[in-house]
Amino acid sequence: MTEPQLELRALSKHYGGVTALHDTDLCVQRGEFVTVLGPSGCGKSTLLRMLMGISQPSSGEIHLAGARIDGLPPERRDIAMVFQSYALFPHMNVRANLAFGLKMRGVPKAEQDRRIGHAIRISNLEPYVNRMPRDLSGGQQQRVALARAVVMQPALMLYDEPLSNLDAKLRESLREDLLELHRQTGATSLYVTHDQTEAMAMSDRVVVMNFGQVVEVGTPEALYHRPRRRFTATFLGQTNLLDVEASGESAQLPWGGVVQTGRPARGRVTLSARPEEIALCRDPQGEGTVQQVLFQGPSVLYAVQVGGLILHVSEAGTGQVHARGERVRLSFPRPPHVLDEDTAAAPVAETALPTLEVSA
Ligand SMILES: Nc1ncnc2c1ncn2[C@@H]1O[C@H](COP(=O)(O)OP(=O)(O)OP(=O)(O)O)[C@@H](O)[C@H]1O
Repeated sequence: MTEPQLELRALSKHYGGVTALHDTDLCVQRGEFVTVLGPSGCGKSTLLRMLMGISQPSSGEIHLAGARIDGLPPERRDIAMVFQSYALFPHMNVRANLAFGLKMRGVPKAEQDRRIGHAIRISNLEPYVNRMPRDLSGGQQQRVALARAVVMQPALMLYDEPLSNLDAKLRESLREDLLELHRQTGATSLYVTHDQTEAMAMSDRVVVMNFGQVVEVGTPEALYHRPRRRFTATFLGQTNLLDVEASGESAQLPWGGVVQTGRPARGRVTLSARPEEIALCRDPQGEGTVQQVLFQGPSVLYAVQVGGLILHVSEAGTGQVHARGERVRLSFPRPPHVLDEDTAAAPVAETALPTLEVSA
């Protein structure tokens, strides 16, 4: 394993009695795109501020490109940041915005021109080089902000929710632009967001955080299909959690019946079944009743009451098949995933979990 480009060692930040970040270890490899994902207040901004150097850690170390940097002032850290609010210099045109940091660093003029020319090309900003920020749309301003960070060729790119001020359509297209930019520059990137779709779509790895602690780290696919923690299962995408009694490779369902589990387990465990991993079949004798039908375009989401529970079941590409009030039988074509046993009782911010409103 090569030396990581960024390494956090037991990094903590306390504000009086509040622990904003607790004993955090993290390695980001050179060229990797890592997203820090968590709900409001989980410590994302605290982490970014310490990386930038505008806030000091209470304890722990930050290493970048082989050197310890937590004692250095912001201007001596080889880090560029892209902000949610773009933060362009309003009195400078696009080219001057891109040139500013390079001039401050004393980069020779010919090298400045080369880097700016390249950034403008790969960011598709040619038509706007002489425009002032106020004469650009939000999406264009954010592209300038990205290009301004890219020209610095920093050891680390930080992104603080850079797409959250844009409307949904633009967010998607800029997400692709940003990834293309990353592909072309290979910059080591730490991207902070509370948007799980963004985290899953963009990242090599996702760091899931809650209450100032790293809950779990993994590839989007691993975290989605094989989360270890209850919090990850619910924060990254939607899921149905079932507290069951397991024995070997099967478990007793709360409403009766038995289900195969993804791996052997014993005693009280929590199963996670994604809405698309449950199937419905019309059956007057079925254990479930369709309570709500939510058309979602490519799929239909059904809220099904079974016993005292509401489960969410998604069927893709079929249009609406089941009607409100219909009796259905539930099955699990793919064995539900068993969360780590120690996590059934783990402290998680239940209030912070995304819930789907269902009216009975
Ligand atoms: N200067 C401060 N003094 C006291 N507490 C603070 C201070 N700054 C942050 N906190 C607390 O630290 C915790 C983490 O805050 P932080 O701003 O890092 O969260 P966040 O994940 O960035 O949230 P958001 O997404 O809403 O910006 C919160 O409980 C917050 O109230």
